[in-house]
Amino acid sequence: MKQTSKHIIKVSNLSIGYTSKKNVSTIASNLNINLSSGNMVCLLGKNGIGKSTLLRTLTKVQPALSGEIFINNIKLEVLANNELAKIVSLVLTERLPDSSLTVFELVALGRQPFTNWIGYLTNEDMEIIQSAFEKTNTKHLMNSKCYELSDGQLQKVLIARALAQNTPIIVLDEPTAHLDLHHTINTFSLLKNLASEFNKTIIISTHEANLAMQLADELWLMSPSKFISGKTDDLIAENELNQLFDSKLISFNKTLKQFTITDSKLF
Ligand SMILES: Nc1ncnc2c1ncn2[C@@H]1O[C@H](COP(=O)(O)OP(=O)(O)OP(=O)(O)O)[C@@H](O)[C@H]1O
Repeated sequence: MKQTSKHIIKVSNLSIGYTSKKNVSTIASNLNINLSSGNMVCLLGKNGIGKSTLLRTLTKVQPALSGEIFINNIKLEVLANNELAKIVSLVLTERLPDSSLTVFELVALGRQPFTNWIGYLTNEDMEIIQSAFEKTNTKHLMNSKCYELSDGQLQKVLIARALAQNTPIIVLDEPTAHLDLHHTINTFSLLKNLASEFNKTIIISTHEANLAMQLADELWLMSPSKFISGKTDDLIAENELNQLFDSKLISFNKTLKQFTITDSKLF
């Protein structure tokens, strides 16, 4: 079913969660999103609030409990997986199972939705792969085995694979979970650049709330009481950041645009 809209992602009245034989466990409901392309979004919320569940639902890894999701104006339910793979790439943080794939082979796998059944790479595929290595500054790792990479290197290589997939939307679940401050900022800057320079729509779940404040065009905020999406500056102006954490411990400082400790006398 088609619905014409300028939004690359449109979500209406979505409920997310898990169903088993015995019961339905709703993790969050009444989720509404209108996202335009070329934006970097940070999805924020406490541990266990449902960020991964939402990202998995938006990428069709698991079904929605109810509500509607449109990607590029197409209802997610009717998008075949190989068509979805041409629109959305997903970057997860889990370490890869030990395999003897080289970095080049892993990144080249990003072309799978576009190659024929024997996976023959055309000149155009090779150019896209080269460009993915260049944008992520990982060309020097091309011949390494994946199991030889550090967490930070692997993270960049996984982003390179998503770039090789050349989708307008890239979804990343906690991409900087194992990285130091330098590599965290480096990864966020790369993702921001992909959005602003190359018009990619980047959706990142993260616990780097203060970095998100500085870099995200949009925020999706998950708290037990509600889900809210919108432009970072609008949400700051509307005092929406205060609901994210326990206010006895963490407050949002509007002037600094940062989360700070509420009462330093606590320590
Ligand atoms: N396969 C599953 N079946 C049932 N419940 C699940 C399943 N996976 C996750 N959950 C539950 O869904 C809730 C949300 O989990 P989710 O992983 O989406 O949170 P999160 O916000 O990504 O957390 P974190 O920041 O700790 O990674 C949790 O209560 C979790 O226990």
